[in-house]
Amino acid sequence: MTRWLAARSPEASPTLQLACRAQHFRRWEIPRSSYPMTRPGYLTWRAKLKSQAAAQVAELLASPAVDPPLAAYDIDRVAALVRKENLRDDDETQVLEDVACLVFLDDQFDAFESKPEIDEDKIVAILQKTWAKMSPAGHALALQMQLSDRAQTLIHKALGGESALLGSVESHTVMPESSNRVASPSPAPPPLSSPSGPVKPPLHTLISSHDFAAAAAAAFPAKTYAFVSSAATDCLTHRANTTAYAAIGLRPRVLRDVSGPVSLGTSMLGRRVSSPIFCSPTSLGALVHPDGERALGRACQALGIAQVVSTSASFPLGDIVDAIRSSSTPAPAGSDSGGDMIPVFFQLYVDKDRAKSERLLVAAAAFGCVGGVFLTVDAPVMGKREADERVRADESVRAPMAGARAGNDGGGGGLGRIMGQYVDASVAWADLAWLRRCLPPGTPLALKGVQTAADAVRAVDAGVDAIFVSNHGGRSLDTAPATILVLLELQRCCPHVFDRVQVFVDGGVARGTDVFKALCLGATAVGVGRGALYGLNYGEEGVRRYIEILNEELETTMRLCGVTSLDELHPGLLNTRAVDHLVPESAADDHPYAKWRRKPQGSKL
Ligand SMILES: Cc1cc2nc3c(=O)[nH]c(=O)nc-3n(C[C@H](O)[C@H](O)[C@H](O)COP(=O)(O)O)c2cc1C
Repeated sequence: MTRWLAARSPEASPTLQLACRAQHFRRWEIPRSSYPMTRPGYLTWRAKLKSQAAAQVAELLASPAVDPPLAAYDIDRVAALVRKENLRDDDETQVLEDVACLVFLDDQFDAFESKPEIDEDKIVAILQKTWAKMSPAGHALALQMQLSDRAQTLIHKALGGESALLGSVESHTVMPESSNRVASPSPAPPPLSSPSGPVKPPLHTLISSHDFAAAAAAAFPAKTYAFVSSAATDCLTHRANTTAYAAIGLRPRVLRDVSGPVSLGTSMLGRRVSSPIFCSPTSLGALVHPDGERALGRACQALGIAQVVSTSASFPLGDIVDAIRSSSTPAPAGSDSGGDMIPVFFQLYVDKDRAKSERLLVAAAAFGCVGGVFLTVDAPVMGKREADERVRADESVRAPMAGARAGNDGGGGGLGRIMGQYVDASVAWADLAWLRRCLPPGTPLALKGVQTAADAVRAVDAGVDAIFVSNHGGRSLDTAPATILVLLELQRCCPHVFDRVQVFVDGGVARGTDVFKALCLGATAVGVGRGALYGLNYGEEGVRRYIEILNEELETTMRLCGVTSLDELHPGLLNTRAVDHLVPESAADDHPYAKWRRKPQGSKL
């Protein structure tokens, strides 16, 4: 169960992990024979198993032997998952069901189907029911399993005529055993089908960012999904980015005539854009779609929103700019582009060979459409992303501007770690002067990855034009603060920053309400990283739909909060009490009460 859970949901929450392991808790206490061997008897037996396991597990988790104790709501959550409540509407319950079905197919199916009392019709019916309970992501994993010939035949029979259910068998295997060992890739699995494309629901059926994430989980090749979805070590910051948004409440105002149009237009570093949502820089876009950042660029252009192009993009900046320029779709009115191209921003990782970075910046300036440079400061070395390490990399993958290539070594196949080796970890505050000299005068400079009030103040004093609050989507340093909490820290400890520079933020933004909350706390614009890549799963059109959904949700949130203009947003529209205790009270570089300092080496203490 644990291995299949890691394959199905590498970032499963602790409660889901517990529920997964506890699912069949003391199952032997209620043998199947204690209920009639009929369908009603079977269903009653199964219901009894679930409720008994949930009750026993909850009792065990609440016992004083569990130290530190678990919160009551976590215990309730584990019990609800074990009871498989809300299978269709609760993503985590669905993951649990998928894992149970995958274990059945992988580990128990052959023995089960060879029992004399189980005839072929019966096993085919069981397979059909199993399949119906699984999500598209579960189907994708099942279709990539290495199954016995007999199992394959029966599955073909069970799914016969339902070709829409049969997904692609990618040229990789995602057996969880093999995913733990990079050095020995498993052979390609035998094809169960001859599909025409990956398992993907039609674009028009996706109506939320979560739908896009689920479609990506089902359709991306294992390595792509591991790379895009992964975060550092225990993924706590990655999750906190999202949960901190959820913990902040809204304080809607009513009877304010919100019938008029809502304008989302704003400006980023002096350039008009049609929405405060933009695409954060993400590397290796071609893993997701052959047109990678070029398709992203065309989508952003058509939407009138900003795209930040990564140094580690799959295409040189010139290719991306060409793709945008040759795109026929004019930028929308709200962007005030006057028919010109919306500027792209260039994200810089400083190369250990500084001359290479200098050449890149000169080339970027020569395109005449780069609206500013975002220096990434939260990844002097790459974070430890275990899901990415565990899946072998295709060594033909390249990042042309960085001159980086994928590889596999004793540590794994992590694309971030291996391809990020060109990044110069020696970059320090003093280097901002060097960077300024490399840029044409007047080019706006933003620092991406600011995570404390102390560094925000320092950045403003150093003369940057914008601060980008980011923790790399939780991919760098695990347990670093959720980004929306950093915005609160800035508001509490150095509010003057918001009057001096623009503040951008990203990390965990999945809903219009998240964007709204960040804007209320002083952000000028809000970036999406993984989300844009989940949209890119459907090419340019998918990115457009993804951003349009967020825009629509933001507009609805605004109206329901009684405002129709971004200028009307302010912190009073939020209730942050549930997280206020997590927000530092001072920008000082010390601890509020622990004043102890380590003694010099050699001292006895
Ligand atoms: C696949 C992937 C690649 C990324 N590559 C870069 C990069 O090259 N440069 C950079 O500054 N940030 C990079 N990031 C971080 C994003 O810019 C952004 O900060 C983060 O994804 C925001 O979190 P979210 O994914 O929850 O929206 C990357 C993120 C992802 C998911």
